[in-house]
Amino acid sequence: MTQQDRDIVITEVALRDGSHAISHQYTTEQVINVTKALDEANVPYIEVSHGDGLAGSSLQYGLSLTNEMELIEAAVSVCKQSKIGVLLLPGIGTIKDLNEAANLGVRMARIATHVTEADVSAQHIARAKELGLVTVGFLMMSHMAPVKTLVEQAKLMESYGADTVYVVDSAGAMLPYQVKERIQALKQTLGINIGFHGHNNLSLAMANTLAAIEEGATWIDGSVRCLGAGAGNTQTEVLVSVMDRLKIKTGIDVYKMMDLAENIVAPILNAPQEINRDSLVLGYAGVYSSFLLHARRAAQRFGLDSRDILVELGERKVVGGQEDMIVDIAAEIASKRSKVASS
Ligand SMILES: C[C@H](O)CC(=O)C(=O)O
Ligand SMILES: [Mn+2]
Repeated sequence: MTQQDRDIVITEVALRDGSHAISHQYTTEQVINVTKALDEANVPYIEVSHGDGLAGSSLQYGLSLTNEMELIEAAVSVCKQSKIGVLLLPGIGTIKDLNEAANLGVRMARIATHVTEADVSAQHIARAKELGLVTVGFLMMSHMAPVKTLVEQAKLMESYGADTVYVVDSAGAMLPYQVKERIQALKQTLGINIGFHGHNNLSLAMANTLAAIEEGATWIDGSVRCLGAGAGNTQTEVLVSVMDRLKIKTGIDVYKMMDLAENIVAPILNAPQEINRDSLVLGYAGVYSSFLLHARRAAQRFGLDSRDILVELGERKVVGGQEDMIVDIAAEIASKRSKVASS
């Protein structure tokens, strides 16, 4: 099946975004089993990296159980038709990491920046193009910028050579009308593909994805069994089912996706992916979904309610990469409270 036989191109992100939800503890065996099944289901792109992208394994973001290059190599080795992609956040990952991933047979690079910082992606996008990779610009926390700014930043990524630019609802905070106005504006201005990546914290990932597709987005992310940060992403097997009902061709075998979700991915989860009070607050307060487990750990350490930390993170407009602020804020809240208690 060629790309022309698909109306939308789905990238499966459970082996990257889902890494946040399992504290980056993927084993090579899990990655092989999931990748093989995704390949058999004919998923076009599968993203494999640390949750925070290449070289994310660190005390700040969370140490990976397995070196991501080993996971990438294993995933590439079992693909007959799917292509493996990687995520790279400039400053966390470097050109060297991109080169290494490309040498292992990766076919797509997604270069992610905060929605107002696209200019830091220029050399990574240029290098990905030189390496012959499908190259994607990934504008995180898209809800934080007005439409005009988002368009300007997306244009920068297009000018650097990106084949596709994504609206990324990292916080799962966007409402369908906001998705629509953003995709509409990008469609009117850019000459490249538009993508959408949602999170389900407000139970709107599917509605937002449909809104994006209605406005012309053709590159869409999903995570099987919702295995992504926060409450997870648009659930891939559900997305494929909905697309089948709408007669929008994904090229993906829906029964194979359902079986993979049930038999291979569900056992990987520590707990079912659901919207609980913490993940709901991510969407409600507009907080980066990857902060969830960090905030829970900080809450436990300082004897706080994690929602108080998350709300404060949202008020201070803390963005991806500023994970150190989570502990700072928790310590500050705890210290203020102990002062009040002892006065
Ligand atoms: C590094 C983040 O997890 C990227 C992402 O998937 C998002 O912003 O959402
Ligand atoms: Mn995400």
